[in-house]
Amino acid sequence: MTAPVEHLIFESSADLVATAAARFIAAVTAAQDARGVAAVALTGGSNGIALLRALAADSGTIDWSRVELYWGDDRFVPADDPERNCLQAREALLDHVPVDPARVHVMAASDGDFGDDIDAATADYARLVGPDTVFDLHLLGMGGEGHINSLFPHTDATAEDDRTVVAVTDSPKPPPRRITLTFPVVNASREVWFLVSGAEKAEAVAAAAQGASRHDWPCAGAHGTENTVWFLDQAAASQLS
Ligand SMILES: O=C(O)[C@H](O)[C@@H](O)[C@H](O)[C@H](O)COP(=O)(O)O
Repeated sequence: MTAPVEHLIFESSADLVATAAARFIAAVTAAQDARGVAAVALTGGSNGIALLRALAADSGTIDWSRVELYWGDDRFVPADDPERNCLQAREALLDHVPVDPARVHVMAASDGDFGDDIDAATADYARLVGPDTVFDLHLLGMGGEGHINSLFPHTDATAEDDRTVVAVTDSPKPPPRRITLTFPVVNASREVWFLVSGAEKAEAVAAAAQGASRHDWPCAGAHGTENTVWFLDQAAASQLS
């Protein structure tokens, strides 16, 4: 049986984020009730970070000490570069809630433990996120050309069917060097949620709904094993039939 795909359409990105935050609390709490610890892959992007800010203001029943946090991708730049997704997440949420630092799994920065060696940094994350990794929830932002994580159209990373984590050294969107999770691990997640707003995303949203090839529109290839939810504002949903 195919897992359901929901399209939730909101008047504004603020409404989208408020509902995603409420559902995040419910999903994480349910995962903790079922399995003790919830495993979540975070995303960057405006809505992804706004969601974290909303959770910093009110995270309901979440026991943050029992949440394992990972990232879907990050930029391979110095640790203090504001482009780092994990730095943005730290400022938006992690500095404000009692997470267990041992359960916050950032991707290495270009001045971190592996220095400028992106392959070693990637291999390190692959030891953590392997073929048996199952996230309870994988959050995704999306670019106008349909990229998710650092999986861009017609790239090797998007074609990857075996490795769970790969290095990207020629990202079409700067900065060029990134580390990203791939489809095998994204699609092993119980729930995959897209947080998408803006008219420039509408064509990609519609392509995914029509079952496009993931090589053309990477967003079309991401599905949870239990549920896939598209949180959309009206502009992003405007080309859905
Ligand atoms: O790695 C990147 O270059 C960006 O973080 C990118 O992947 C972002 O998440 C999406 O483009 C959605 O971003 P917005 O929600 O801000 O449009």
